[in-house]
Amino acid sequence: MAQPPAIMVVGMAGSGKTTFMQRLNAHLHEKKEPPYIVNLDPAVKNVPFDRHIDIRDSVNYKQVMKQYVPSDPSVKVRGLPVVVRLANGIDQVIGILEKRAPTISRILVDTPGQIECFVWSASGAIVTDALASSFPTVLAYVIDTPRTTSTSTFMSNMLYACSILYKTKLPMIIVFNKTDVQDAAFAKEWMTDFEAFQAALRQEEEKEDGSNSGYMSSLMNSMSLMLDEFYNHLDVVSVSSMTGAGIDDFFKAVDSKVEEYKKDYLPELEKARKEREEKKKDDQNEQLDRLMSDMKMSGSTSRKPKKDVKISASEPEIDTLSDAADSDDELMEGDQDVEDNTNDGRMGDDSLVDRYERALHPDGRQDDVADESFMRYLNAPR
Ligand SMILES: Nc1nc2c(ncn2[C@@H]2O[C@H](COP(=O)(O)OP(=O)(O)OP(=O)(O)O)[C@@H](O)[C@H]2O)c(=O)[nH]1
Repeated sequence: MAQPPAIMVVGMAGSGKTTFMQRLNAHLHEKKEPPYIVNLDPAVKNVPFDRHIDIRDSVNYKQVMKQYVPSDPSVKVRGLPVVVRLANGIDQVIGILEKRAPTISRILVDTPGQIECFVWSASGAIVTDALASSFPTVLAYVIDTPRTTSTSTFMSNMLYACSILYKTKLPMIIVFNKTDVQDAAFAKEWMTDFEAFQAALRQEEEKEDGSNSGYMSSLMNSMSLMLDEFYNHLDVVSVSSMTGAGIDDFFKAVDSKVEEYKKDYLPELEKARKEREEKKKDDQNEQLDRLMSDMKMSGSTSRKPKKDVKISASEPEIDTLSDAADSDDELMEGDQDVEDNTNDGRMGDDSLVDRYERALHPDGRQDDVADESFMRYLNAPR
């Protein structure tokens, strides 16, 4: 039976992610196609809809923050320890989702407001990879349209979306939200007509008191040229989470992105999984060979086990999301502190360490998940 699509809602703080989730939920309930809801935002105060899995049940946000946030005020990655906990518990989440899959139409995933922690940490990558390996996963990047009417805010939003697309390589839909307040026609035009964007830039330059320097507009000019290619990979919809306008269009866009996932992403994912399994088998055989030759060499002399090699009985077992991650000293890209997470023995075919390694070495990861549609584009000879 086909797996239900997972819609992962991302976007800057205040863009309306939670309200958008609430609208999607109401819409699907109305159609008698209730979704399965996962809240991965530990800091959200009120979740205005029933959720089936809620990270807040397992993570005491305030406590984690107290425990892990360094006193140095310059350290701004406050959401990071929570994302590490998510990564360590993601297999349980996937396990539950897989059990429920036959009875649900869609999975809706709300992500932490601190988007950079989620998208750019190794743990965030583990969460998205795990989800995308099990379900057709689509990213919905929510934009606060009324706050995007200036060329510079529009550009920074697009650059952010672009960087997320490059990082996750998952099919993405741009959702211009709050269109009850501000029509998104201007933004769609800027995305399809380069000259219209240039004209808006010029207009802003004339209006400005000089703060929008020539340097700034020339920078944005060049960036918009670069982004032109990126726009081709996106579906764009305008919605109002308040009124419900445009939600049908959004679900149509999801259907088309799911097809893209099946056509381009899934085969590559399966290929990568097979390669990993084969490599694992080779490694096991190699280890077995080594063990055999070791035994031959040692002959009849019995070896006493080294005292300090015993497996500590006090090592905490990972049973639930809440006691999952005590080794949270993470882990933006580049950190290597994964030794404590050697677990794994849970579901899935690789350990958390393997996954961290892949997440931390994007080049390796490209080999693994090479070629999905966006990758194909990236690697295509030009
Ligand atoms: N007018 C209007 N307001 C909206 C819409 N969607 C969201 N809002 C408002 O925007 C504000 C932020 O919405 P949230 O859903 O909390 O945004 P969020 O992205 O989840 O915020 P974080 O959890 O901080 O990242 C709230 O005041 C919402 O009522 C919309 O479609 N129209």
